[in-house]
Amino acid sequence: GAVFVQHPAAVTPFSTEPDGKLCAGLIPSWLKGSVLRMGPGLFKVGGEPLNHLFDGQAMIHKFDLQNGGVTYHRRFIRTDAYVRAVTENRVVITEFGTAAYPDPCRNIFSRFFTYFRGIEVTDNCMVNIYPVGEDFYAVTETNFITKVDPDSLETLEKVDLCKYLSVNGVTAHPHTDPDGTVYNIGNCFGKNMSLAYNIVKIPPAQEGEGEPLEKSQVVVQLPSSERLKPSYVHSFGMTENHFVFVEQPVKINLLKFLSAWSFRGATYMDCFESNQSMGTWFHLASKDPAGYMSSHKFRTSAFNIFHHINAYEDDSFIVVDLCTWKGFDFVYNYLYLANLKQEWEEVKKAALRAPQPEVRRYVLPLDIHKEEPGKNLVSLSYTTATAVLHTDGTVWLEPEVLFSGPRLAFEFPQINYSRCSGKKYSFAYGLGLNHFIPDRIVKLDVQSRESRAWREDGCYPSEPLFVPTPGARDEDDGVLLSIVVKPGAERPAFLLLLDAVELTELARAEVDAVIPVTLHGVYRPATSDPDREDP
Ligand SMILES: CCCCCCCCCCCCCCCC(=O)OC/C=C(C)/C=C/C=C(C)/C=C/C1=C(C)CCCC1(C)C
Ligand SMILES: [Fe+2]
Repeated sequence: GAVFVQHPAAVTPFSTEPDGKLCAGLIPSWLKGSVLRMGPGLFKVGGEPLNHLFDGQAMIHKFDLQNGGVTYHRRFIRTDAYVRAVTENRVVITEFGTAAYPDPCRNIFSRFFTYFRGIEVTDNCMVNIYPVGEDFYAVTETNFITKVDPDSLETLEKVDLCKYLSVNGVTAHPHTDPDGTVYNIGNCFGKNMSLAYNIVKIPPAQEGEGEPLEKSQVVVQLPSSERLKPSYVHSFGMTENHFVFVEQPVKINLLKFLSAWSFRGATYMDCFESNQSMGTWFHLASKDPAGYMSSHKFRTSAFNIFHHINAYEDDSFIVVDLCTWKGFDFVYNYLYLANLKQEWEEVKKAALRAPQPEVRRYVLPLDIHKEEPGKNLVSLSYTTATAVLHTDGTVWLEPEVLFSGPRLAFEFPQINYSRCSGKKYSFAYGLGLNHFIPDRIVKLDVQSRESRAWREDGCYPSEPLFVPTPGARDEDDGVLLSIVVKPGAERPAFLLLLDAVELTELARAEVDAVIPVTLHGVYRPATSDPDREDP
């Protein structure tokens, strides 16, 4: 039967201040809209647990804010991966770290032919949700994206990007121009196994022009550092005039990928490996279709990169702020559920072995030709990041550290996107991961390097979404919205509203339901459209 949970969320008129006193909570009257978030929601199929944090079946969560009230709705997305798992009571489509379970009704020969037919790529869109024109898509990182109704949360359509674009998948973190143009990046395994990272562009919706996706095209092709081994890409940077792609030493071994699927028990996780010698490469390309692709070889030491915070141009430099994890060992190796669910002492031990997090600023000079080798080319007054031209023609980058704490990550970053994306900015907001456990919301001033945090005992927040106050003058004039889980509490989860200036609590809307982890999402302002049904 249908799994549709609708929880009226009681808005508690209380919030706890640091001194423990209770005070009235207040949801700003201008805050009318929905928080839409994605995450894994089903962690067991056919009695068997799923292995990895990214394996659970996609669940969409919605908090509607209106007239000071809040309601919570959620639903499983009817992906092929979900529908087939619940109908056949087994994992039918291999997930990130859990292999499909063989069909017990087939004999060994028909099983062989099933595998031989090829790869059945997952459509488990549990990572993010974003708008394209008027539509909303729930996504993972494969070629399948799923159109959903952001009001009813119904699943509308499975879309195969390969029908429109030459890509094997795209990231769950597109960029959007103010006119609605959407950009994204993905791996492309071309003919003869030639490899590239393709940057794609989806034009804004235009009346009578049909689906924006039908008009999408590849605008830039960036080469891969290694044949048969593209790097894993989770996000990219975009300034006013440039794309920034960071090629990390975490590689997808395509031969493993193509052969792994003929072996029982193989997963996407088995296709990754680390390149221990390449370090990390930065690529720059112009957004202008007639523009250039920088031929400079920007290099630095090895790190994992999942999330770009922001990138911008200043003078003749590109400033790139990143959430990094030092070293080439793949961070996803540490995100198996069995490890994350261990006792705290064990979780801590595992985090000691894993790459260490650091927020870093890299600065790439655009004018390089006339400079002498050995000299720092970065002349921006406010950063200690350096770029030095070596005699072999490479430009070696050293970062400035913007935030660092022992096993404390500033991750799942957000900014005042509509105002600051691609521009010089001051504030980043993020989820604080303490030995991989999300236990605080952090605001980072990337200019002063100061940070402050919201924390509460027994509370585990998620990525904080920034919503600006209408007509705001200051960059941080707005609120942060985060789903917080509080295991064991009478109401075990709440939507938290923080003042983005001070990171103080404005209000919380508690729900009497256990809410599983969510990864990414968007705030969708209410439209004045009279046809839009009120929740
Ligand atoms: C919010 C609570 C977090 C709890 C702890 C988290 C700690 C995390 C620290 C690391 C930083 C965070 C990174 C998060 C990234 C994320 O959300 O990742 C989800 C990514 C997924 C599900 C990727 C799926 C990719 C697939 C299925 C790719 C498939 C492919 C290949 C591997 C090669 C061939 C092409 C193809 C089919 C696209
Ligand atoms: Fe992400």
